[in-house]
Amino acid sequence: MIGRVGKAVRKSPQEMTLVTPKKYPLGVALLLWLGVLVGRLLLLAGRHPMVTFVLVTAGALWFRVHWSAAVAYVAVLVLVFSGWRWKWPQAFRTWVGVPARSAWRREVIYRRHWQPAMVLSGLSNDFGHMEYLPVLRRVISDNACDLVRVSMIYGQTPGDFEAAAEALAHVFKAASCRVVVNGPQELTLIFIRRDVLAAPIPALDIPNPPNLAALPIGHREQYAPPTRIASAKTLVRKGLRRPDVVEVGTGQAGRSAWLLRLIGTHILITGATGAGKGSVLWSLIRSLDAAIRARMVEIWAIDPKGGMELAFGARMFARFCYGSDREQDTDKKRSYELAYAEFLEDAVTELRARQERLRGFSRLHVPVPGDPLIVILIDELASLSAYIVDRDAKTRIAKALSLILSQGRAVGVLVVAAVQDPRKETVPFRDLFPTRIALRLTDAEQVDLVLGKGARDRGALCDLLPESTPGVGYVVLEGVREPVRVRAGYPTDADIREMAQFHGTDRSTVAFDEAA
Ligand SMILES: Nc1ncnc2c1ncn2[C@@H]1O[C@H](COP(=O)(O)OP(=O)(O)OP(=O)(O)O)[C@@H](O)[C@H]1O
Repeated sequence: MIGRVGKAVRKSPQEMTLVTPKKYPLGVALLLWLGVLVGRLLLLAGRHPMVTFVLVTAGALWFRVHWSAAVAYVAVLVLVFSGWRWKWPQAFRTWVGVPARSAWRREVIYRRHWQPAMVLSGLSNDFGHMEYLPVLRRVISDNACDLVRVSMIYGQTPGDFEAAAEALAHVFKAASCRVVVNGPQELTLIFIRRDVLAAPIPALDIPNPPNLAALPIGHREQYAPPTRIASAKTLVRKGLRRPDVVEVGTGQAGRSAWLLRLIGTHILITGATGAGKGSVLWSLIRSLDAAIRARMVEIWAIDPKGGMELAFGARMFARFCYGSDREQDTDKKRSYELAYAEFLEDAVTELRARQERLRGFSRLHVPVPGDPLIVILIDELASLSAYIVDRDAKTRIAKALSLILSQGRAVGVLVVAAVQDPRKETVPFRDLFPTRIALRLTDAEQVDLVLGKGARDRGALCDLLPESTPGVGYVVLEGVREPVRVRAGYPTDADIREMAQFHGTDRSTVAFDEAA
């Protein structure tokens, strides 16, 4: 389908074959202009039958009865709608607020500026003497964003819109613009006017029982049902509304729960210093609280930053090992590193034992009380790879880690690691982590290293995330082409202490300072 012709433009005097007002006498040109105006008004009236009905009725009362009848009629309507809004705000938003706002913004913001916006952003194309524009279809406006459905013209790809997204955001005065592909030749431009993840999210409720395939970590942006946009009315009518998703069109910010799969995967959390990696780690630990108590999950934690990040919740860990990567005394540093190696080799021993046990019986370990899922939690992975000084420890750690990362998923020995610098020189095992989370990063190239090729072009602007919103990042979700923006909940030190106090102390903690 070819996009609608926006306007025939003159390319050069010789090429111009299309009608221009100059060729007509003034009277005919005026008549033509009037015809177009009336046509547009009729189209507008047809698009908004309710508004047309109210205006026509008020006009009829004014001219046929008395002006006071028209004023009374409008006053009654205002009263009825105010009452509706006061008593049933959600229904009012769905049936009146959002449709009215959508219609207004479609006509006043988008239709009015559509042609110059498309032309100047390089999204129009010439064919013959005609200029073709992408077609503006439906607009749904919420208080946080506008979803603008667009049909592309022949030869266009979503990449063209992604390249123009920043320019479009400026044209339509939005904070940012995302591109979501709906299907062949059709996409949705999401113009975000208000950041729904701007405010910190307090620690989430502890799920009990937890679903290890969908652990609540925080919130994610969700501006539309995954495949197509539909108004709240349509969703209600078709019974499509999902209770866990707040769709655009309900008048509330478009966000839903950010659920993370743990079982069957390894997770890498990347982010510059202060990006909020700790909050992702602690939100994950918090979501596992009930499973740890039920002895279905064991956390083996390594904190090479002197225990600063994880020591608060040491009671929750089956094994806890900490050391300081800033240690000046080389012998002491070596002893830490050898202990990390031993720690990981113990996990390998467990992995081997499980392989023996499960061989021929099952291809996937199912955690049960007493035969738990082992989660190896590493706060700064680079301290176990790039920053190691002891050669022997380095080789042993690399061997153990690559073995766990390549064979651990099936037998329930998983790694969850945080790292500041995601480059291969720092984390040679990066590609062995199937699940990756990118928080604020220091430069644009790092985004594709973490989330995969083209992720930044598709909207994962991790390098542009402000320092003022720690815990915000992007993830790539199964079946969703565009990276999704997320924010982790923030368990405070008090939340962590409160959670940890109910756990036992029968763990093995290697406190190197004491050992030394
Ligand atoms: N999800 C969040 N919501 C709100 N504030 C947060 C969140 N996560 C972290 N913060 C704030 O940001 C600060 C830095 O966070 P955090 O220590 O987790 O960063 P980090 O990525 O682990 O940094 P580093 O690598 O230097 O340890 C925290 O002290 C906290 O005040």
